[in-house]
Amino acid sequence: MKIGLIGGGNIGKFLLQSINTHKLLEDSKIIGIYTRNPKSAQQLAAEYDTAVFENIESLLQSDVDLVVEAATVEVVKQNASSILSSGKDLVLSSVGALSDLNFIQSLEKICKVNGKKIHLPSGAIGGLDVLKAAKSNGELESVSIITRKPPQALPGAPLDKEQVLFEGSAREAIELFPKNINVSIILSLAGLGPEKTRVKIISDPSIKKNSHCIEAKGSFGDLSIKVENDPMPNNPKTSYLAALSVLSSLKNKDAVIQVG
Ligand SMILES: NC(=O)C1=CN([C@@H]2O[C@H](COP(=O)(O)OP(=O)(O)OC[C@H]3O[C@@H](n4cnc5c(N)ncnc54)[C@H](O)[C@@H]3O)[C@@H](O)[C@H]2O)C=CC1
Ligand SMILES: O=C([O-])CC(=O)C(=O)O
Repeated sequence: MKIGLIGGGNIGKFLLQSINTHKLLEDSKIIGIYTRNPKSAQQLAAEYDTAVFENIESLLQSDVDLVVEAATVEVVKQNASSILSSGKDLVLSSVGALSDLNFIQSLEKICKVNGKKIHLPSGAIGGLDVLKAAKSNGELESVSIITRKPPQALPGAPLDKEQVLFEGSAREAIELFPKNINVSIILSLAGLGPEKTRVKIISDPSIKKNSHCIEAKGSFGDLSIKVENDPMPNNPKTSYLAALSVLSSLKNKDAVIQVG
């Protein structure tokens, strides 16, 4: 599989290391990278034996089979349609871009016309399998997530005291914190949608890990799950698990036996 990568930050670099250096994905290679800063793209290309795409157009015209996005919500909003229309599958890190039902439906149409797929990794959380099963008979009643991060990982957080920065729906949460709460949108997509998924974001100076507590209720019973994530070494905002989940999506996307 020939992969094109957008974004060369934490997740992008992890994928370059895992796929091009450590060869963790059989018969696959990241053959080119596009990122905002051309200098850093050149450095990454030299370090990880890949090419540089000067812009999105050259990525679209290339022969990559699949594009992995590891950039921003805005990049997905602006480019997902043209990537799929150009005949490439898409794996997203910035799943927060899919908070709008109309946007999802328009992408779905493009996928069907072009025979392409969008893969959404579970990111920095778990429990999506439970929500999908629980809603299959329409009897999932409530879903909530409490995200607790150190202040360095959150914009506008005080360094000296614990503070609730946000409480509301997943739709509002991703508008206000597009780099911090993608997890609430993948949770919404598996469960009750962005309006009905309740979100609380807490800045906590006493912790080093990013934790996500998910609770759900329905005819199946109750779910309560807590993920305590180590951050990526160079970016406290992003949990290591988020990067691992993108690699895992790539590993499993064509598996003949699907788990979960
Ligand atoms: N689904 C989930 O659970 C999680 C999702 N994320 C999201 O994944 C994405 C990537 O995360 P990180 O690698 O930690 O971010 P990062 O900030 O370390 O790297 C982002 C990269 O995107 C590039 N970029 C920014 N704007 C761009 C543009 N307009 N065009 C091309 N490249 C552009 C930057 O230059 C940088 O190389 C972010 O949107 C982040 O919020 C992060 C953690 C968890
Ligand atoms: O990495 C995390 O713990 C969660 C995160 O940043 C996001 O969902 O955007």
